[in-house]
Amino acid sequence: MTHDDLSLCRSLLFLPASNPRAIEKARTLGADMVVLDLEDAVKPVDKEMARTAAVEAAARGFGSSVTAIRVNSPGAWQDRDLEAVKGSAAVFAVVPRTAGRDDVDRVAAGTGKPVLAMIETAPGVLAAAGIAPATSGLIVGTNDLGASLGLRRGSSRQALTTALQMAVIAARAAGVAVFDGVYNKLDDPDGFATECEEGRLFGFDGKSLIHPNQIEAANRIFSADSEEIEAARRLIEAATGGAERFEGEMIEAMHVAQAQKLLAKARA
Ligand SMILES: CC(C)(COP(=O)(O)OP(=O)(O)OC[C@H]1O[C@@H](n2cnc3c(N)ncnc32)[C@H](O)[C@@H]1OP(=O)(O)O)[C@@H](O)C(=O)NCCC(=O)NCCSC(=O)C[C@H](O)C(=O)O
Ligand SMILES: [Mg+2]
Repeated sequence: MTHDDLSLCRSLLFLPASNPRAIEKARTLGADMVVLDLEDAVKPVDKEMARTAAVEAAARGFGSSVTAIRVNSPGAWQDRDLEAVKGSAAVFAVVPRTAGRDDVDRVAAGTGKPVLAMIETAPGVLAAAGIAPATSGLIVGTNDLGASLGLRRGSSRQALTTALQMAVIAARAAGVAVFDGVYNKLDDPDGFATECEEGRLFGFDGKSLIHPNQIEAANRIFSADSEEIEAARRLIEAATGGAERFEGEMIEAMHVAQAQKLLAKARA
């Protein structure tokens, strides 16, 4: 998966690069992307070991899942992360707590990899329009974002609506992919599915995940279903140009373009 087809990525499974069992398991799970985390999921005492493990894991690969490595924020850990990612087989570098374009440029220059930038602070949300063009995509970090906005842990997503929309708008304006944040409740499949549906309605291409039991639903919900595919086919066949009636609704050229895009994505 390259910069160009990143919008096909429906599931980004994060795992601590310090956890060998999770690394092994991720090889069998069918997430579209595996993000080996060197940042918040890794204890300070494990940072060096995690970096080495991430490089080794990327070298072995994750089958059909694309490999990304999330580096630490600027500082001594990040300096060593950049060097390691540069020599690794990871396809993407992920930048945490991106506050501005400089954060992306530093990681891109230090790793030589295309970058996914995490929007997870108030300054990051406000700078997203300037950050997105330097990236292959944006990932919203809803845990850090909630903390940055002063929300209580467990607050409803309603309080994040504007930030989520600003990330989607910034990514679309730059023509790059955009991914929703994680769902922390590990044993709540219904709540997780509802949040995936909401993310899709908001315009996200896919969702960040933290557990194997979230992959199937994310892959399903962020794919077009057979009903949508059939409706898109009918719309394209019926459209003759300009404003016209289609199955009780007005359609115009942009609806044809949307339907074509949906079919192209479904084919891919
Ligand atoms: C959250 C967890 C610590 C829960 O761990 P645990 O209770 O041990 O899980 P299970 O016992 O249910 O695990 C069952 C098996 O599945 C494997 N497993 C678990 N999680 C993963 C995973 N993410 N990838 C691959 N495999 C996984 C276990 O190893 C078990 O395997 P086995 O023993 O062989 O059967 C844990 O799920 C976890 O660490 N999740 C990822 C945490 C993480 O990466 N966090 C950083 C990103 S989240 C974030 O904060 C985004 C952003 O920055 C923000 O601010 O929002
Ligand atoms: Mg975070």
